[in-house]
Amino acid sequence: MADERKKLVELKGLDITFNAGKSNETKAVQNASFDIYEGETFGLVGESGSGKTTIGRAIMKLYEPTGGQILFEGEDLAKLKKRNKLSKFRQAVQMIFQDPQASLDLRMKVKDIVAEGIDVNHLAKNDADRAKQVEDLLEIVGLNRDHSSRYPHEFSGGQRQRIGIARALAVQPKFIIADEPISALDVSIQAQVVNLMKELQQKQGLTYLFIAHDLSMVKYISDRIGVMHWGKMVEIGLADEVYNHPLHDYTRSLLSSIPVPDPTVEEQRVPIVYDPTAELDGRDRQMIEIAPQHFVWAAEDEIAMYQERAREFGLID
Ligand SMILES: Nc1ncnc2c1ncn2[C@@H]1O[C@H](COP(=O)(O)OP(=O)(O)OP(=O)(O)O)[C@@H](O)[C@H]1O
Repeated sequence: MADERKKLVELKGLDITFNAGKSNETKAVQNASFDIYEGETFGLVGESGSGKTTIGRAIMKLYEPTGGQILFEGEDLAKLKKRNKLSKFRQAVQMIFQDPQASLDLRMKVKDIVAEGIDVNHLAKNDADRAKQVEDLLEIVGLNRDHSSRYPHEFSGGQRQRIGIARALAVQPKFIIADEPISALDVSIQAQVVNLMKELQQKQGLTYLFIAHDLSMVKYISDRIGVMHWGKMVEIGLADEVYNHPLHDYTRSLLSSIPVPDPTVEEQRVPIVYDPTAELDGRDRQMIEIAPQHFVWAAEDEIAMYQERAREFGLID
């Protein structure tokens, strides 16, 4: 059955190479293809340097693709050149960063930080309207209206991330790229910020790309998950399915490295070691749909092995 959900973002064979042709050439993203549907959260996981941030920044149109395409609402970003279209795009796509301390200008008052996008896009009728919009936004993210005249250093890490979220929401975006938005926060605060993001998504119909290295947190917020390794997508599927029934060895190794709180289970946990050199055998690999909506980066003669795994998990007959 054809998937009838609307695709907001489409990556089609995206390549991003830095310093092409030089001795320090880095193929940060290689042949990545996936769609992000309107209203969903797509979680992107992988270890440091796997290319997650590069994908996020490419979707923000901060990097030009070396190869392939990125479509936003069906339009090729590379062809988006007219000023009014570009500014509409820049409004529609916002980013939330890992370290709220580093991403907020500490010399600016909260109201001016939050209103940055309002000012750039001329979204306030006058000063009073601007102040009201800022206060409403602070309330929406769970802060106090009269926090607007304070400075970022007067807030905790979790509150600063809420300021970052208010700043992103100020321009009424459709799509938010959250790059490790909770990694710098205390564990006790992480769930609060994730819950706020979920609540905002429901109320405002937002679509998220949620980037993280911690698969267990990504699983909680995501509808679907893409796993990256060395610039390549190796597995894509529904969040629960990728988490509970990983098919690719790299995903299995990521999951088996997460400690289990139950000491008896933890004692028996055998971490799976992934041998990345297996990928360097020169064989042609593609994303193959092994089970419905569950794709694995596989060579022709590996398909049967993945199908067998999927069968053992009860994903296919
Ligand atoms: N502007 C750049 N110029 C050159 N190389 C870059 C640039 N940005 C990223 N890279 C390289 O591209 C690769 C992918 O980096 P990227 O930041 O996308 O990974 P990541 O998965 O987001 O890692 P992290 O979790 O550490 O942010 C890395 O080898 C990185 O060093």
